[in-house]
Amino acid sequence: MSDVTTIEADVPERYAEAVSIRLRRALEEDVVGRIWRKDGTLWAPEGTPEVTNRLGWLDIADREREQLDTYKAFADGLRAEGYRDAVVLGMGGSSLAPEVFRQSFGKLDPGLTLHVLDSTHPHQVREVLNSIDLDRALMIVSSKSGGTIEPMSMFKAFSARQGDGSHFAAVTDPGSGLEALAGEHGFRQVFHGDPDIGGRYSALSPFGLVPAVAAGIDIGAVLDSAIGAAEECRVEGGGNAGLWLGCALGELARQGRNKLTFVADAPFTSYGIWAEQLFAESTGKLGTGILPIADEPLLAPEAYGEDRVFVHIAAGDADNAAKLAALKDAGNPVITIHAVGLADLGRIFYLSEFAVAVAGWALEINPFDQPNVQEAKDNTNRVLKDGSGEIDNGALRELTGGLEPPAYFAIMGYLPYSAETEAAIARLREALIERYHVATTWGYGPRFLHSTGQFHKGGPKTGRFLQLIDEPAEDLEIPGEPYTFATLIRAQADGDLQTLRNHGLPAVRISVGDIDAIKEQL
Ligand SMILES: O=P(O)(O)OC[C@H]1O[C@](O)(CO)[C@@H](O)[C@@H]1O
Repeated sequence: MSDVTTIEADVPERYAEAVSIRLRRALEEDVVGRIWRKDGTLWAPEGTPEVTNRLGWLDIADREREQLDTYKAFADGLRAEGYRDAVVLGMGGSSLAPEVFRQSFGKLDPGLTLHVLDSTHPHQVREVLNSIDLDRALMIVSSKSGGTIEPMSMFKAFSARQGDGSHFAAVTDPGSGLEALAGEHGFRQVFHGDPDIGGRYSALSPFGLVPAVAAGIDIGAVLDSAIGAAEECRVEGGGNAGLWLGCALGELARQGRNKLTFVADAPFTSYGIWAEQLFAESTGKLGTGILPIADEPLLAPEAYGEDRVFVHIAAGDADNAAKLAALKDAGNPVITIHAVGLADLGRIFYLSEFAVAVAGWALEINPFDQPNVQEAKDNTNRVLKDGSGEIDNGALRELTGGLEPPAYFAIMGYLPYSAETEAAIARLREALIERYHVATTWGYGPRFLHSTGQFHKGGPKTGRFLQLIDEPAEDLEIPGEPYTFATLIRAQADGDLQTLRNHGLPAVRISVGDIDAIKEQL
C-alpha cells in the first residue's frame, strides 16, 4: 500500500455534520462488508438485474495480475512483427480508459502509438484511417456486448481497407457477436472481458489493459497501485478513502452540491472524460444523481453557484492549487486526491469506482444499470429506418431564459475532434458560467451518449441542451450498410434531440460555423 496521504478533504462546516452522519450510517449498515460480500440489496431489491453480477471489478486487478505473461507475449509479438500503431475502435467504457492511458502516458518507446477512435463523424474516422500505415497497424475492436453500432461500423470501415484479420484483435465478453466475427475474420487474438463487470467499471480489465500494454505501459505497476487501493477499500471504518469519498460525494449531492467538478493536473488531465462516464451513467437516474463536470475552465469563486463540489487530482500544478484554495476559502467543498507517479492511475481508477458504488448507496439508486441509454439508441435506429421527419431547431433564448443554478447547460457537439473546437467551447463555457453562474458540460457526440447522456434523461430535469452539428465536407461509406457515417451521426443527433424533447427537456440545435458567434448571442 502506498504511504501517500491519499485524500485531503475541505468540507465546509455547514456540510460536515451531514457527511459524518452519512459515514456513521455506512458503518452501521456495514456498507463496506456488504460491498465485498456482493450483497446487492445495498442498492436494489433482491433479484434486481445488473447488481450482484456487476461487481467483478472489485478484485479484477488481482486477477489480471496473474495474466501479465499473456499480455507481455501479446505486446512483444506486435513489436517483433514491426507493428507501429494500435487503434482502439470502441465506445464509452471500451474507449475512455484507453484514452486516459494514451493521454497520461504519452508515446512510450518501444510501445506502439496508440489511437482511440470513438466517433462516427466521417472526418474523424477518415482522419485515423489516413494517419496510419494499415500494414503496420493493429486494430483493437473493443465492445463488451459485441454489438454496439459505433465500433461495429468502424470495424466495417477498417476491415474494408485492411482485409488481413491478423491485424485485428478483439476485446469482448465471452460468446458475443464480436467473438464470432473475430473467428470468421481470423483475428490474431481475442481477449475476454469479465461479464460481471459493466463497461464503465472495466478500466482495469482487458478493455483498459490490452491497449495500454500495446502502447508499452507497465500495466503491472498500474495493477499494483490498484491492488493497494483495493486493500484500502476493504478497511471497515476510518482510513477507507473510497468509503469516505463515496459518502461525502453522495451526501453533498443530497445537500444540493451535485455538480462534481474535476480539476486534474497534468499528466492526468484526461481523467475527467473517464470519470464523467463513471459518475453520470452510474448515478444519473430516477431523478437524482451527481453531474460530472469535466474540462471546464476554472474561474474565480464569484463565478459559481452553490451547487459545486471540486475534486482535484493533484500532481503539482500550483495554478490549479491556488485557484482551488480560493474556492475553498469561499465555502466550496474541495477534495484533493494526490497522485504520485503515472502508475497511480490504477489507484485513482479504483478509488473512483469504489466511491461511486458507495455514492449509489447514499443516493439510493443502482449504480450499475443505465436505464435511459437505450432510448437514444432506439431513436437512432428508428431514424435510420424511417427518417426523422421535420426537425425544429428551436432558438437559443429558450435555453437562457431564467437560467440559474441548480440548472446546468449541456453542450453536445456532433463534430470532429479538434483543439480549435475545444478552445472555442471553453470560451463559450466560460461566458455561460460568468453570466449565469451555472455548471456547464461538453461532450462530443455520439461519445457523450454513453456518458452524460444517461444523466441528461435520467437525472434531475434541470438541464438545458444545446446541440451542435455540422455538414461533413466528405462522407464515408459503412461497407455492408445502407447508410453512411454522415447519415449515422446525423441519425444519432436527431434521435437524441427527440429523446430529450420527449422528456420535456429544452433542447436547441445549431448548425455551427463559428462557435464564438454563439457566445455573442447569450
Ligand atoms: O462495450 P460496449 O458493449 O460496446 O458498450 C459501450 C458503452 O455503451 C454502454 O453500454 C451504454 O451507453 C456503456 O455503458 C458502454 O460502456
